Formats: sequence, structure tokens, C-alpha cells
Amino acid sequence: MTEIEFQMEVEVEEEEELMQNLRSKATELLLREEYQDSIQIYSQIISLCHESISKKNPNPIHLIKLQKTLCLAFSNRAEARARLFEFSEALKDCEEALRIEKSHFKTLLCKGKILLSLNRYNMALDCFKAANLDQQANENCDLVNGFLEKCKKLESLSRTGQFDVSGWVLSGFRGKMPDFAEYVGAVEIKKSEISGRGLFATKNVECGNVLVVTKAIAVDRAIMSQDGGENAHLVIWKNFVDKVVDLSKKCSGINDLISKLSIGENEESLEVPDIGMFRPEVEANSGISCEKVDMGRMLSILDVNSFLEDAISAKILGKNVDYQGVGLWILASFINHSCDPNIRRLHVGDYVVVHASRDVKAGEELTFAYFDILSPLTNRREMAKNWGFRCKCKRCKFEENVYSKQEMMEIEVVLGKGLVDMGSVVYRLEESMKRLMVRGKEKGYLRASFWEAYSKVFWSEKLMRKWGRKIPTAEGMVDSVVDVVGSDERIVKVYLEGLKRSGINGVVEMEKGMKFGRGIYGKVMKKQAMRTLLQFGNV
Ligand SMILES: C[S@@+](CC[C@H](N)C(=O)[O-])C[C@H]1O[C@@H](n2cnc3c(N)ncnc32)[C@H](O)[C@@H]1O
Repeated sequence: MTEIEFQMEVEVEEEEELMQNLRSKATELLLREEYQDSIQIYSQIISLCHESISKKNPNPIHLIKLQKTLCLAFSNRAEARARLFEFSEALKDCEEALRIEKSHFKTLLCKGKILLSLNRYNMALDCFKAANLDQQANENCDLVNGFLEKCKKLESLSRTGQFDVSGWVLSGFRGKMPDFAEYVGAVEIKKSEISGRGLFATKNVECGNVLVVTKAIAVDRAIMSQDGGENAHLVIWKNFVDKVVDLSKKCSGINDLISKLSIGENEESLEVPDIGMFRPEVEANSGISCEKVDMGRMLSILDVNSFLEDAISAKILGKNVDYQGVGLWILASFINHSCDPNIRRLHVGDYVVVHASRDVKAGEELTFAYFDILSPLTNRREMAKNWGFRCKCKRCKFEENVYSKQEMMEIEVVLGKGLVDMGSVVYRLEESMKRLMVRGKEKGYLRASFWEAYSKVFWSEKLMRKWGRKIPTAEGMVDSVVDVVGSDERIVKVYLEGLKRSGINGVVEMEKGMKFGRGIYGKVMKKQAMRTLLQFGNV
């Protein structure tokens, strides 16, 4: 061996030792979940490898070792970056690793998982299929097969929208939560007559059909103690805001989407985004966001667009009624409120499922209720005010008009006092509607507003004995209210109680009950599960 050759061998040995030390350090940091620091060390390894490879005449065996080290460093840096939601950078690292070793098992798994997070189910499937051809797949058979199955299922769900939570509901919400994928059905975003932009149906939609399924950008939840009060709400809100801000800083795609949301002012001048950008399989901007987050604007956006998971979600998650959650579901944020809505939302895990709560015609704006709409106009105005707007829906416009009549005002005042015979409130309202010639849908509007009075009468045998003959039947009242506000558990329960009392329990009546159930839960729930949730009798 010449002096030069000896010198080169020493250098190679020293370099290999240095690499080995760096690799151990980076792996340790990765395992300790100190991703940022591990990224730095992997970057150092990558630079060292590039330097050595670019030297003239490297020893072929050493070159192979360097390529292996480089491939692994790219792969591990991708893993760390993916953990930090730096998906675009992570994908670039995966490409570099796969350029060196086309079928690098670990990298293919990492790339597949990133693509799954980005809702690109088909491309993820290709990655896991390629990984399955590698020798290492034999030792990781269950893992790879699990991913392959998951991709196929999510791809099919995102294409067909045929979600089903029945099994989970029937198991009492125990066991594995059903799989959900992003789904964008027959909808588009357009200018709305209500305010700014809104979501619209592009086809006729049957009651219960799923229109959108989308995952929260961030959500925070807690079980409220009895005396938790204001403080507990503030803690949830703060955690939620922190999560959104953190994500916006890390991912420019998310930051871009959030910046399209309304701050509740000048909505008419806002850009109308193409629905295509919300579809799964679409390449989103997943780069690192360099922009600083404007906290004032962010807080206004979250104030206007975040939703509380409502009571049914608590039921769906099997938690108690003190359970509270707040989240941001971007596509759902384009949906306006109406007191005459045609869709409902159901929360399952981090997903919100939006479905038609009655039959919808192509071109109709899709609206859901931001707050309890089975309440009088004055209360609804108050709730809309808390949301920062004055409701411009058809029902509010009609009721504002009717309330100029003294007798209607008086009925609302009496209802507000509470301690009156609710039968007399219902009777007065029905008589006033006759006198004022209120008909059809408008009757439903007012009955929905005075729901509290109607339901108290229908639930009380005593009041029914006294007023039953003078007021409409429970079935008639339910039909006209569902016609305007869509289904609601409280309405269906009154309907079922009415059937029980009258002893009518026929197929037609139960079919109708099922249709109401589909309006509440959507077609994600089959008959048996719906019966359980609504506590249908022996149907
Ligand atoms: C979640 S955003 C709905 C989408 C919004 N229109 C947009 O263009 O981004 C909520 C905001 O929409 C407006 N909005 C929603 N429903 C409304 C209604 N019924 N009447 C008036 N404004 C409404 C209010 O400004 C509210 O703060």
C-alpha cells in the first residue's frame, strides 16, 4: 500500500466513524421525538455524504456505503419532517431517497403515510403496493397489509361517500371508530344571497344523503366539570387557537385555506374559492409557511368560523353531556346559517359529516343551524348577535313582518314568562294564524318558533286532555315543523310518543319515523342503529 493509499484509508475510516456517531445521535433524537434537532443532524450527514461522493475517484465499496447512508438520512429526515407536518419538504426527501434506492422499504412506507395525511389515497396505495414487493415486506406483512387495506377503503369512501357508522353505534361506541375519508359530493361554493359565499347543491339530493365529509384542521375537547364554567371554556378555546396557529405556521397549505375564511365583515368582496381545491387526491400546497401569523385576524377568523361539536356528537362519541369540543372544519366554514335549514352536521371523531336533512333541489343553497332554531325570533336574534350577525334567512324575514302584529308579540311575551298554561299559548297561536291567514310553510315557521309550548303540551297527558281537541294533532304539527326546519331528535320523539299514545304503530308511520331519523343522522346510519339511538319501540 502506498503512502497515499494509506492516508486515504485513514480518512475513510475517520469519516465512517464520524458518520456513525452522527447517525446514532440523530436516531436517538428521532426516538426522543426531538424532530427539529434530528433534522439538523440528518442535514449534516447529507452534506457530508454529498461532499465525499463528489470527491474524485472514491473507493467503490466506500461509495456504496455512502449512498446507503445518504438514502437512510433522507428517509429519516422525511420521517422527522412529516412528524412536524412539513409534508412538502418531507416528500422531497422521500424522492431523494427513492432516487438512490427505488424500492427503499422504509421510505415507501413514509411516503405512503404522508400521502394518506394529504388525502391522496390513490398515490398512497401505489407506495404501499411498491413497498409490498420489497423483501422487508415479508417481516412486516401485517403492517403493509393494514396500510393497503386502509388506502383501498379510504379511496372507495372518498369516491362513493358510502360511510357507515351503524356497527359502531350498535356496539355502544366501543371498539374501533369507523373509517372516514375526505368526501366532497354534489356541492359548489358560490356567492350567496344570505351573506358572502355559501355552499350550494349541484344536483337534487335526497334526505339523508351525505354531501361533505371533512376532517378538522384542529379540534380541542374536554369534559366540563359541573363547576368548570367560564374558565374551562377559556382553556379549551386557548388550546384550540394555539393548535390552529401552530399548524398555520408549519404548513402554508393550511395557512392559505384559513386566509380564505371570513372575518365576518365585508363578505360581499370575498373571493369565491373553487370547490376543486377541497377534493381529495388534489395536490395541496404543503410547503412550510414562512408568513407570520396575524393574530388579530386569526382570532377574528376563528371566532366567525369555528363550531362547537353539538350534543349529538357527544352522544356519538359516547361521552357524557358535559363533554365540550370546539374545532375548525374549513369546507364547512363556507356554509351559512338559516333558521330554515336543509342540512345537518354530525361529528364523528375529528370528522364532520354534512348531510341533507330534507330533500334538496339542484341549485339550492345548503344551510345548517348555527344555534337552536326551535326557539322564538327574539331568542334567535340574540344567538345570531352572539355570532356577530343579524340573520337574513327567509324565516326571520317572515317573522319580523308578522311580529309587527300586536297579538303575535303578546304571545311571545307570554311564552317568555314560562309559568303559563302552554296549551293556551298553542291555542292562541293557532287562532292568530287563522285570523292572520298564515298558511303552509309559514305556519311551520311559527310552530317551530313556539316549539317549546307545543312540546310541553304534547308531553303532558293532563294538558292533552284539556287542549287535545282544540289544537292540531302531534303528527300534523311534526309534519309542518319538519317541513321547514328538517328533522330534529326532539321533534321525532314527540312524533313517536304521539304514536305510542294513539296506539298506532303501523309500517307507514314507522317508515315516516325512519325518514325523520335519516334527516337527523343521515344515511351513515342504517335502520337498526337509528332505532337504537331514537329508542324506537318494537318496530
Ligand atoms: C362560517 S361563515 C359562513 C360563510 C360566509 N358567508 C363566507 O362568505 O365566508 C359565518 C359568517 O357568515 C355570515 N352569515 C352566515 N349565516 C348568515 C345569516 N343567516 N344571515 C346573515 N349572515 C350570515 C355571517 O357574517 C357569519 O359570521
